[in-house]
Amino acid sequence: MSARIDEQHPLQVLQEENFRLRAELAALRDSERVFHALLDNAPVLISTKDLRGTVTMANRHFDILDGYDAAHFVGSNVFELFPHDIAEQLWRNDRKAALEKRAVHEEEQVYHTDKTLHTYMTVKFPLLDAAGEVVATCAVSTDISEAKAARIDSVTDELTGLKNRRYFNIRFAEEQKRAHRDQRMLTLLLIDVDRFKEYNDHYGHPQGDLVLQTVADAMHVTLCRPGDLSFRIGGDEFACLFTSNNVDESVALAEMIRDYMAAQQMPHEANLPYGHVTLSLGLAFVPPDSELGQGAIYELGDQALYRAKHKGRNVVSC
Ligand SMILES: Nc1nc2c(ncn2[C@@H]2O[C@H](COP(=O)(O)OP(=O)(O)OP(=O)(O)O)[C@@H](O)[C@H]2O)c(=O)[nH]1
Repeated sequence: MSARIDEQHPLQVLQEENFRLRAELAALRDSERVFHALLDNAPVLISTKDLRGTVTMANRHFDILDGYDAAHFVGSNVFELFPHDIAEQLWRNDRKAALEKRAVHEEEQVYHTDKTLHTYMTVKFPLLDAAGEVVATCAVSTDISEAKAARIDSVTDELTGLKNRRYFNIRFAEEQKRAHRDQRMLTLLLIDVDRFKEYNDHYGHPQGDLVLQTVADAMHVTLCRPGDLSFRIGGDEFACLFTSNNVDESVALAEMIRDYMAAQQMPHEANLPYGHVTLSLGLAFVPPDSELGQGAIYELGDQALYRAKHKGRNVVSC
């Protein structure tokens, strides 16, 4: 084999090397064309930045962004291109990817040409040189605004803006786990409007809707700590999940909701002896190490609510 190569004329060797390099160049150009076609047609934002935040490459999809200017985008710094709060958020994620030398997945928000704010799921990852040093970052961003809105719609009650029963079922187990982890007592509070059927019959459905919205207000006003969750789980049935330090604290919160509603003095002739709209509330307490499942805990809350109704309504029961 080596004998044959030794016999080759130097010119022939050069010619073969030339052919090989030309073929490699043609292959590189082909792959470059594919690369640019991908960049130009991908319905996602793809860009690279140097370690000072200057954009070094951006694909055509960027023309969807408000204020985008193809002539000046590449070569400008992220803080020159975007409003300060947006630039800060974008640059923070680039820095994280570069410093931690790993892909970072974050939601980011930017304005489109129609001035609407869009949410993107962005993956940012470091670009390394031959020695393994980070020299730039690359960002690939997909618009998730519609999917996010649809997801929120699917778990939101249209009338009150509270989360619905579907979300209640999703969150219940998560909240129980969280309470266990934090060694806090979880409270399930069930709320029901008193004699609501009669209210609707007497005052009409639209007025009934107003009552339901007022219940949501009462829950918002009272349970406003981060982590407090409020749901409309049926027609006139509502639920709250929250952690507290003890039973008295939970009862006090439930009483505040009851009192807020009563204080609105919404006339309800059939709801005697009160004469205005009232609520019945049932509490179930879940100690951090409770073995009870969602069904059993809900049952406890429901029984407490039943007792509240039987004690004369406008009552909080445990
Ligand atoms: N206005 C309005 N009414 C609704 C809605 N969803 C359910 N309802 C009504 O809510 C009422 C629920 O009544 P019930 O569950 O029978 O109980 P109640 O009359 O509140 O009686 P107690 O709970 O025993 O005090 C029914 O008349 C439903 O038609 C809604 O979105 N809007």
